[in-house]
Amino acid sequence: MPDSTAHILILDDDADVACAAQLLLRRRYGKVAALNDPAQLPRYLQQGAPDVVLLDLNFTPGRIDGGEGLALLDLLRVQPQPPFVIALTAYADVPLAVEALKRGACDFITKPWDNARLVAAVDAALARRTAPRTAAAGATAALMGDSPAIRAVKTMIASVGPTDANVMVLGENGVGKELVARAIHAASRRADGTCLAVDMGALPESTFESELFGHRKGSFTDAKADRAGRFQAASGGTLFLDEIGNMPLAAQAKLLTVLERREVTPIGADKPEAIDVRIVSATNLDEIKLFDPAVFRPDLLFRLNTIVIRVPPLRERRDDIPGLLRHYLGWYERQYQRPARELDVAAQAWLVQYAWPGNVRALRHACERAVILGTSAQYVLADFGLPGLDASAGQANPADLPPSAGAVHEVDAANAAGPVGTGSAATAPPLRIAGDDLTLSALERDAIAAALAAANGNISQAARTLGLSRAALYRKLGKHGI
Ligand SMILES: Nc1ncnc2c1ncn2[C@@H]1O[C@H](COP(=O)(O)OP(=O)(O)OP(=O)(O)O)[C@@H](O)[C@H]1O
Repeated sequence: MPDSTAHILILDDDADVACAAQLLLRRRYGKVAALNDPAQLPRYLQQGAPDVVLLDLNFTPGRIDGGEGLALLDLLRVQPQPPFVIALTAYADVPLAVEALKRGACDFITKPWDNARLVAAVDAALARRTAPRTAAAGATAALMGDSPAIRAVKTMIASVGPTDANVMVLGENGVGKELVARAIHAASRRADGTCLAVDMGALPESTFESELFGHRKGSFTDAKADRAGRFQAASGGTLFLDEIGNMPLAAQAKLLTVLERREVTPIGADKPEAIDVRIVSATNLDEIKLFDPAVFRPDLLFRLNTIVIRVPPLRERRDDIPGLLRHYLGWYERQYQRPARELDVAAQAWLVQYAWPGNVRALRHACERAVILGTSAQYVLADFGLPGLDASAGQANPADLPPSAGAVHEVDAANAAGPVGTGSAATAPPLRIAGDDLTLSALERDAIAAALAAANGNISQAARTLGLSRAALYRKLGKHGI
């Protein structure tokens, strides 16, 4: 709907793209501005608060990991009046768009866009202006599942949410720890404030204090202006300290001091500032490691784990799998405007029995792949591209599926067939497993698998070994179906 009061900002380094969007949107909305240089954004935000930002995720030519765009998204989300952000991505970069949604974007559009779709997305974002502010974090999916295990988690959230107690969320990668943290925030008295996530494993030691506690202008060479740290940005809300198990001991000591005193001193400041945040932390470390003083300081653990919530792996709550499959297949059908399709019954039986080493995140990626690549009238097993699901085991029943899909093999989707019962397995050739595949993609996949194995499945550590951000590694895991 045309809206003369709406303020839209387009952030794209490609002046032609920005100009095209500007021309289109100017016909409908009151103020439509465009910036080609992200460095101009902070100044722009000081002068006014856009309602909707169209954000290109890749600025510098040649940089395709989306790191810059995601950093800008974080900046936009901590504004006093955060805009609704629509991420702009290249068609092939859907995992990046998904990451943007996870980090708070309300929608994404792939380039080149369809004008009607772009306008519809902006209209939908503007319609949400009237919704309560907490909906701005909109992409936070509800914690789905009705298994006894997940019901127990939801009961815990409902009872600890309203207290201000620090909560530690434990569980393997991809089980939904961040969703739990956000649900705790949503159930708390701080729900109108920000829920700010910080990946503690990814903060370099050199910038740890400045990132968390802030700095004063001139306190070091790059400190061109005062900067609030994450503790201040989350004031009145919840600070979600993710991957705390990966923090170096020196950083743990600094964090402990802050939590004990409930105040932070920005670098270069002469006096401390009181903090008002609730801390929810998470780690995928198993509890034996977490209780090892050589890995984690017991006094810090004691501060953080007033309440512990354990989120079980998906293989221990298989009852949730059919609902999650339906949810994410439907979600991606809507995202990609694909027709709704049923899931083949036999394929579902396999998927329920699968070990899901990457938990719900892997299930979500598999559904996205199925929606994009599936061509049959129904979704069949091969559409999900799951490593370890070897259809040559055509005689096998679902219980024979491997307990873990740790071995990484490339499967030839063209040759892939569903399990017995799909009607095609009996005649289709088995999946091809590439043993001597020397394509770049295969080498990348092998390097990732090796780094993960060396890091015992620890994503942050593997990302560091590979020289990638965690987000970039997750995208590659999705791409390779690991
Ligand atoms: N119960 C659930 N219902 C719906 N979606 C879920 C559920 N659990 C997880 N997901 C989805 O799976 C993905 C991973 O979830 P999340 O990031 O919360 O996991 P995590 O345990 O924090 O992972 P990591 O340890 O790797 O950071 C997200 O896309 C999330 O929306």
